[in-house]
Amino acid sequence: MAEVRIEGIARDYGGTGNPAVRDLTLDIADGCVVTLLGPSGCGKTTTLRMIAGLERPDAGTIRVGDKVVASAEKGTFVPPERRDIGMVFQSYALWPHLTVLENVSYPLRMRRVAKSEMRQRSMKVLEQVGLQDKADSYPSRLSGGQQQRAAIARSLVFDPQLLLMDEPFSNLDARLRERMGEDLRELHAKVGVTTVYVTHDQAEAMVLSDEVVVMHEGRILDQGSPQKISLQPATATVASFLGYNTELRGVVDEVVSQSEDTQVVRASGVDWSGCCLSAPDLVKGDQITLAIRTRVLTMTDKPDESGMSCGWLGVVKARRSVGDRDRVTIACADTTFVLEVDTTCTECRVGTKVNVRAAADKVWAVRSGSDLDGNH
Ligand SMILES: Nc1ncnc2c1ncn2[C@@H]1O[C@H](COP(=O)(O)OP(=O)(O)OP(=O)(O)O)[C@@H](O)[C@H]1O
Repeated sequence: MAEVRIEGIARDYGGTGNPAVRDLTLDIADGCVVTLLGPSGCGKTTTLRMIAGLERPDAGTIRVGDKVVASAEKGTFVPPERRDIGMVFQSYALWPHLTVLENVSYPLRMRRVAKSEMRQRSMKVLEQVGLQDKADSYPSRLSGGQQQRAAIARSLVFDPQLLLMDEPFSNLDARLRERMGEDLRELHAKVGVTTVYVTHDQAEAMVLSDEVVVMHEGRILDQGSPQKISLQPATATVASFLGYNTELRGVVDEVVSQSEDTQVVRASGVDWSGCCLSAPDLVKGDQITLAIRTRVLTMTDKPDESGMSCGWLGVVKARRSVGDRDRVTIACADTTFVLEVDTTCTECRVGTKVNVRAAADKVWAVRSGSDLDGNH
């Protein structure tokens, strides 16, 4: 196992001036699962390939444990086969003419490990991924999930100091993907290998990771525990990628209360005022973008007695049945919210004026324009 330290790496394929990865700095603690999360093309795979040694950084340094494996400035470059790194990709890449056991043993054979030890270590790791019964089967006899387990076993059999995984479950159906994610977490608890995982699927990232790193256009925009990333995204781009509504803008009128990593502020916008919501370290006059998860909103006629909520007056624009619930589209201030309601909801008729509200601790605001800060 090893920690990984990445300092200021960049990669510009073909020197276009529009790098796939730019000035990226990241520390990965020993024994952690860190996920690079972001939309297609944001530079996740390029980052992983640079750690693996499949791509040379144009700038910066990568350390695995206490060894510098790449330094553009010093001209250091350790080839992949000498980095002691296990890799699992989307395609299972098993040899079709070898049995599962032979596939899994392959890295040990390359390292000239004695036959009896090779078998014992391969069987142990096959057991860890739950494939001991398939040792003598050929890959074509295995399901997609089983093939990927065999690929994971092969990547772990030589006790690598680091495991890299690039969308390993994206060829599997959604249900199986979820189970594989949970199984991987369990496997990690047994094996403990430092793991860097790449995905564009936020649910997968949240289940698997000790830490999530959100990338956008080759940079890191946010970094933290799954809980921190989901509840307190650092920028509007991160919030929008995570499925928040980020269309309402406003300004901080007053800081109401403060605690360690969050505060409650009163804010207003063009068509709304007096909203209390949670925010990071902001002061009066700061421009903000609201990050709202529609599921925290409710419709209500009652006045807000606590004064500690935020809400907007809206009009029901559309209503549509989605099985046992109805979906209503409500135009509020500068945005529309789509809420799911009970089919019996009487105030949800098209044209009705409604109040949409959430408690102050359920709505998060970020400083407008914070995406321009880039890596932080
Ligand atoms: N070998 C290459 N040559 C030229 N450009 C490349 C190469 N590989 C990736 N790119 C470009 O670099 C950018 C980042 O790609 P990368 O594959 O790292 O992103 P990603 O976040 O992993 O995306 P995806 O989830 O689609 O794999 C993209 O614009 C891509 O087109």
